Amino acid sequence: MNPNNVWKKNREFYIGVAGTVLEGLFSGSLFMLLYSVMRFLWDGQFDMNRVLVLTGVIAFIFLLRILIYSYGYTKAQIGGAKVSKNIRLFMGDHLKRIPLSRFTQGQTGDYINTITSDVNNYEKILTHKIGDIAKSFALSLMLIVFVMTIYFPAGLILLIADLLLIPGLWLSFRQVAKYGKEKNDICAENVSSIVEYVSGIQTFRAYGVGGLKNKTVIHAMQEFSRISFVYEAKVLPIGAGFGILSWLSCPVVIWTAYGPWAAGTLDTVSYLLICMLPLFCAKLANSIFVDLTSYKNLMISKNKIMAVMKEPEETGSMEPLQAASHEIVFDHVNFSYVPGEPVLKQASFTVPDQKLTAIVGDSGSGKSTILNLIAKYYEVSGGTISIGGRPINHVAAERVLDQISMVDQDVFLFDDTVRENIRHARPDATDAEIEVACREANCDGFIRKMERGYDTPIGENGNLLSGGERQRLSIARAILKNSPILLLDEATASLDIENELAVKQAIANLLKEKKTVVMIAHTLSIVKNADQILVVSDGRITEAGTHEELLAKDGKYAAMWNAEQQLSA
Ligand SMILES: Nc1ncnc2c1ncn2[C@@H]1O[C@H](COP(=O)(O)OP(=O)(O)OP(=O)(O)O)[C@@H](O)[C@H]1O
Repeated sequence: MNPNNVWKKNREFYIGVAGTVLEGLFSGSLFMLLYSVMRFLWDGQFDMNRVLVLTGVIAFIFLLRILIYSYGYTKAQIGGAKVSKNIRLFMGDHLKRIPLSRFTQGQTGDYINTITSDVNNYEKILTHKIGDIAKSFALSLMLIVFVMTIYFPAGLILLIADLLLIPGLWLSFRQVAKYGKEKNDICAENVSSIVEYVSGIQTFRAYGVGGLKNKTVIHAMQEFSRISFVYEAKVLPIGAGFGILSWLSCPVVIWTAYGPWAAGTLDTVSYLLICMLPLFCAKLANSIFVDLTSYKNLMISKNKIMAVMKEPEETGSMEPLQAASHEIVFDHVNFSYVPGEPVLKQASFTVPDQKLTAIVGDSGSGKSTILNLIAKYYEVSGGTISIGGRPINHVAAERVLDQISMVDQDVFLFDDTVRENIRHARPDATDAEIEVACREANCDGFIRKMERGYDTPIGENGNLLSGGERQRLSIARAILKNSPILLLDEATASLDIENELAVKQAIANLLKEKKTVVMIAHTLSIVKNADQILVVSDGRITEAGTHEELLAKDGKYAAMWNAEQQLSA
């Protein structure tokens, strides 16, 4: 979808605005009615017939206003909701293509805030603000012209009072641009800290830092209330100043029109009315001031949405990655998450097609980073990664991931049934295929023991399951996907013996099929039979070979092996 089309206002929106304006003009016409009543009264021509006609007209206008208002309001809501739906759909699609590195640079809160609160704000502009502003402007203009037809100088004073909106809004817009933007940024930080707090609630509680003791959340909240106060404190005096000046139009009109009334050139009824109308006009001008200031503030949200929409997407061909083999080659690959802090340094190695390559090394040496780069979660900073001889920097991440199944330590599960969670790996899989994959992954047993078997909901991020069960579901997904490349972060260390055995058996079943496997091993006994073992040390591949070759080398791998043997002895 073209981003420009996303903002396109629809028919419902225009009907909504037209309805609001029309309803406003009908409410203004009551002043004209009042004027003629006063005139009839003054001239002694007010009788029962006129009372009946008048009440009939008032009732009719009232009914018309209600009908127009309800119709316009409903249309505006529908129109606004349609636009915000399009924006959200576009953003959802766009976020899918934004490089993952952006999500790790503290942007998550910003994205959540933009897709929820900023889009809501923009919807508010469409459903309320534009209509209200147009209505107030149209009504003001109508009343000013009406007053001008009665006594021109009085209308001119009201017009000048309205023109004071220009400097008033200029001043308030400057403050909104400065503090409104800061307020919106702090709001995004607030969202980040709240998301972190809610997702980590278990850990926070375990360490007694929940509730009031969570400094990050408290700080974010305090910052938000501070900026909200500053924002109001900066904008309010300008609004108050404008309010005083616009209300001054009332005595000025009364004084100005007094002369002609005293001289008899302005009749009493007209004088009375033009003494009353400035009150209403000043109220309208103040509404315009408040609404336009809040419109400007809400437009910050539109700018934020546009900024996210403009964020560059991952490049690369969407053509399927058709490779004869699935040999993976790292050729002098450099990579850093944070500029200036290299994680992989000139890493070069080959993962042979349909063979098992294990990666071992110290914690933080860059093992998971290698898997992340093969899956194209991140772009390399230098060098090339190729699959089957094809450099993946020219291939879209989605197409690379088509070739890959990943089983890692952080299993993400959706708040859905067991069956649908597994089906994510291959949406067109039949129920029977899902069950076969689960049997292979050693999870059929525990699934069938659940209350509704495969149709049991597993809660948000699968929190109704144990760590080992989650791991096995993720292995079932990999088996179901049956892709030619398998990336595996072996993580059985935190599991109890029973779960560890079940997961190891599931992994063994997963490895039965001939695939190109890259496996991070935290215990060396599991990699003994690998076709190749890579030792990573401080972002470099320092050793490569089979178990026997590396033992013969008597280097880091041999030292790690000996240490593990002593521990298990
Ligand atoms: N998203 C990230 N942003 C910034 N730095 C990161 C990120 N992920 C990892 N790092 C850093 O990159 C380095 C390598 O991390 P990586 O996860 O690849 O190590 P590892 O060898 O897999 O460690 P472990 O065995 O403990 O899982 C570490 O210093 C880590 O702090």
